[in-house]
Amino acid sequence: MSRYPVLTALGLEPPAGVDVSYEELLAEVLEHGLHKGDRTGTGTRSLFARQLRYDLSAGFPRVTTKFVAMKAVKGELLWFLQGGTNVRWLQERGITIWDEWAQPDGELGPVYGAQWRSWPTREGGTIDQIRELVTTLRTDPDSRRMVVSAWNVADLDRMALAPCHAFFQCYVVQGRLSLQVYQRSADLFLGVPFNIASYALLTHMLAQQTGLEPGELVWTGGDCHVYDNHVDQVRLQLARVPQARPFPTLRLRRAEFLDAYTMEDIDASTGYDHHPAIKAPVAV
Ligand SMILES: Nc1nc(=O)c2c([nH]1)NC[C@@H]1CN(c3ccc(C(=O)N[C@@H](CCC(=O)O)C(=O)O)cc3)CN21
Ligand SMILES: O=c1ccn([C@H]2C[C@H](O)[C@@H](COP(=O)(O)O)O2)c(=O)[nH]1
Repeated sequence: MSRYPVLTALGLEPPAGVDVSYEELLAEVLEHGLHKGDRTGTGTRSLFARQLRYDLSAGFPRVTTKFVAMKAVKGELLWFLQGGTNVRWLQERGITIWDEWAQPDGELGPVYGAQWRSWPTREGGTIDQIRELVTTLRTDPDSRRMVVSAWNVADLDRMALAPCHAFFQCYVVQGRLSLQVYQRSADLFLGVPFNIASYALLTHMLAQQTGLEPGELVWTGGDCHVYDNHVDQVRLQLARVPQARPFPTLRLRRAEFLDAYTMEDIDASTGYDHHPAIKAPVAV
């Protein structure tokens, strides 16, 4: 059987050696997803529990069937890693992807950055999950407890949006660092290309900080949906699969710690041979 059965059934065969597993999932949800209402009132086609896997030594998974705005991906990840929860920092860098959810003062509440770097304890202190993760990767890489969670149940009602990529785990074997992320809710057209690139970049950074080689990125999605007002855009993107191109490579300049990387340290443009951007409205 083809590696891409849904695309194949649609007559959309990719060139040999080109990874279109993301596009296969888009096609599967478009063709076989069930109609489901959602919080935003937009309406979706949806399937539950799917997985994508990327060998990070084979290229950087920046989708090529449309332009993926790496500036926003980089900025958002650096903002998380620095503990940011206010959109002003992003806006100062020309990134607007979180604007719709912010308070007038720019605040989003205790979202990813707060939970990753300063998860509140019962005693009034905080836990730096990222610092602890790097320490464990260096000192006890066989550990099966290398988990970072943004899903702080007690804080959910103070967050502008409950975490979508709620939880990730690292795994080391034979000097290679792999990472699996659990995304409970996945906007396949707008959010997921960002999320895949973001966690691929995080895996590369963690590997660089700990002297490991990047292994595999495993993306696990819960409610995997295509919004009803993204269907035309998805059809346009899938029509490009027969001309899909290989992934680019990442260049990453080393920084002192995960929160010290700058935008200029990260470049995923080498060999990024992509199709044009496709605009779509974001469901708020
Ligand atoms: N419905 C929904 N989908 C999401 O993906 C999402 C949310 N809400 N809420 C929180 C964040 C914000 N995210 C977003 C928001 C907007 C874009 C977006 O509009 N992307 C455009 C261009 C972005 C740019 O150039 O800066 C794209 O074409 O990818 C992407 C991710 C991801 N998340
Ligand atoms: O990084 C992200 C953040 C958000 N999303 C999407 C997934 C859903 O379409 C919405 C969130 O709505 P909920 O009702 O809270 O599930 O945002 C994403 O794909 N990636």
